[in-house]
Amino acid sequence: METPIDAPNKDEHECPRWKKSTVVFVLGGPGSGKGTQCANVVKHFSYTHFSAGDLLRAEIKSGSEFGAMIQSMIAEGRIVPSEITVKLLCKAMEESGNDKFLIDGFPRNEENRNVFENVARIEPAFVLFFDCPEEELERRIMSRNQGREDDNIETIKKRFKVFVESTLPIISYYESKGKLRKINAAKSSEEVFEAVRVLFASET
Ligand SMILES: Nc1ncnc2c1ncn2[C@@H]1O[C@H](COP(=O)(O)OP(=O)(O)OP(=O)(O)O)[C@@H](O)[C@H]1O
Ligand SMILES: Nc1ccn([C@@H]2O[C@H](COP(=O)(O)O)[C@@H](O)[C@H]2O)c(=O)n1
Ligand SMILES: [Mg+2]
Repeated sequence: METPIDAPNKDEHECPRWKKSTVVFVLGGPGSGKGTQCANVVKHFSYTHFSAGDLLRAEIKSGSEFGAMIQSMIAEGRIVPSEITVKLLCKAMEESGNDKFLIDGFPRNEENRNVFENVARIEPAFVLFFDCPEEELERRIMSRNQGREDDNIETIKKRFKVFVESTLPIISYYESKGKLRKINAAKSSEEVFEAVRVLFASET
C-alpha cells in the first residue's frame, strides 16, 4: 500500500509535469498573516494555496510513520527534514490539477530550498515576504485560538529564533536575485490585502 508521503512520480528526483507551473513562495515570521492573505489571494486569483505547516499537521493526523517525529519537531519549532515536506508539497501539487501555486511557509531554510529545486525543478515566479515586528507577531499568535500545539510563548520564541537564523537568509537570497516582493504586514488585514492584490494584478 502507498504511504501518504510516497511521491506521485516514482522517479524521486523529477516532477516533470510541474515544470511549467507558476509557484509563488510566501514567507514571513510566525503569525505574519501568510495563511490569512493566501486565502484572500485564492478568492481573487486562480491560485491553489498550500501551507507547508498545514500539510505537515495533516501528515501527523494521517497516522504516517513519520507522524511522531513531525509532531515533536513542530512542538519544538524545528524545521522538519526537507525530503518529507517537499514530497508532501509535490503530492499536493500533483493532485490539485492546477498549475499556479501559493506555497506558504516554504522554503524555511537552505535545505528546503535546495531539495525543492532538485526535486520539483521549479524556480518561484516571485517570493512574497510579509514583514512585521516580533511584538505584533507574538500578539497575533497568542490570540489566534486555533488550538495549535506550537502557539505557546515558549515555542513561539523558538520559532522566532528559527525564522531569524534560517529563514531570513533565504529571504535575503531571493532579494539578491530580484525576486523578493516585500509587504508591510503590520497593518490591518484589509490594508495588507490591498497591497497584495495590487502586486498580484501586476505580476500575474
Ligand atoms: N493584518 C492583520 N492584523 C491583525 N491580525 C491579523 C492580521 N493578519 C492575520 N491576523 C491574525 O493573526 C493570526 C495569525 O495569522 P495567520 O494564521 O494568517 O499567520 P501565519 O503567517 O499563517 O502564521 P503561522 O506561520 O504561525 O502559520 C490569525 O489569528 C489572524 O486572524
Ligand atoms: N517548510 C516548513 C514549514 C513548517 N514546518 C514546521 O511546521 C511548523 C508550523 O509551520 P507554520 O508555517 O504553520 O507556522 C513550523 O514551526 C515547523 O516546525 C517545517 O518544518 N517546514
Ligand atoms: Mg499559517
